Amino acid sequence: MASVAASAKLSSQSFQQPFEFETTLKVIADSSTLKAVPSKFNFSNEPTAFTSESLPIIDFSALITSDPHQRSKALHDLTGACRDWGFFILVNHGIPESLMNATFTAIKQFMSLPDSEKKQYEAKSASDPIKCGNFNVANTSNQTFTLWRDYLKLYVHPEFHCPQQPQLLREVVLEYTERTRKLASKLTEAVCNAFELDEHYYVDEVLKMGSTFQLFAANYYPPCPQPDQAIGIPPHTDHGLFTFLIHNGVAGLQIEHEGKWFNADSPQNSILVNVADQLEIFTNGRCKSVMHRAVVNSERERISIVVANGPSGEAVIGPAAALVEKDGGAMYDSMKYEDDPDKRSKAVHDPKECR
Ligand SMILES: O=C(O)CCC(=O)C(=O)O
Ligand SMILES: [Fe+2]
Repeated sequence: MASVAASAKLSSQSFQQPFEFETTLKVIADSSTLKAVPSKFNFSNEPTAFTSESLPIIDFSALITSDPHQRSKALHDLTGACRDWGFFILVNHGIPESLMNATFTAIKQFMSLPDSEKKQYEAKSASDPIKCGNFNVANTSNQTFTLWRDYLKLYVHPEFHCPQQPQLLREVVLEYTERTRKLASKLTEAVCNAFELDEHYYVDEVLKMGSTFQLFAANYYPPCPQPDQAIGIPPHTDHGLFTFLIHNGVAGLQIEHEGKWFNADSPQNSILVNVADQLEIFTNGRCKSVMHRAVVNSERERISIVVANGPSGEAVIGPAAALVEKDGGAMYDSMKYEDDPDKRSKAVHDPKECR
């Protein structure tokens, strides 16, 4: 069993340079002669992990009900999940299963386009609003290796960007991201309520959720002939407030909990939600943005669809003033969300400094 401490750790998603787009992994992996992981993908890891009984389950309908008892229990469960696991399974969220399925269909169609078509979206810089390919990643010993993953990343709010092909893509991404944006906003309001923060002031004026920065990402992990010799995404935390993840029923997401790796399983039609860095910062450490990684398998292709919901790019994110007052100090620095993405990740103060 790999201990978390022994794995190569990359704090936050700052591992996206340099870019490359020689051949998509799909084309390499589809080759029937592929029996071993080509050396550029070599990343020695231990993909096995514990299986938890269940991640916390949060019923979205109970968070917005008018029944005060039910609502207060749901808020209590939500903050417990954000504190103890940093991950939870969201059910009764109101997003139709047919929309989720259509989104997977559109992503499969995109991933199956010829490389010549996809090459127009080859990433040239981190701020390109549409980009696809696969990454070279620096690990802790400064070696570079390529992830066992093809990706498509789109900036979808406040401006919406999407490839023209396949035709289905634009329609489903637009609807799915609009719906998840509303959910993320409601979850942020719920967190404010739970910590007795003035919801309107913090959600509208501090986080400026009306112009939330939202990113849509699709990860395609083809079967890998040697799953312990490659990795889909190495350990990292996410930027933003809440990340939403759905997958095609194939396991692969693992999360750090109490110093060990756990498989994160989630029932069909649910959404896996995790606390991201800016929510940890905003709540002065009450909610935890935890390390997670995507491992690969030799049997089945895996697709995950991820929506990262941030505050506005214009928002200056630091611990909420009311919480700093309660806690006697700020555990984190403040910074504008759109400033250098490499520095966005949580920089934790020594707790002693603020007590
Ligand atoms: O594919 C997965 O399960 C993990 C994806 C992820 O962590 C990410 O895109 O940030
Ligand atoms: Fe992630």
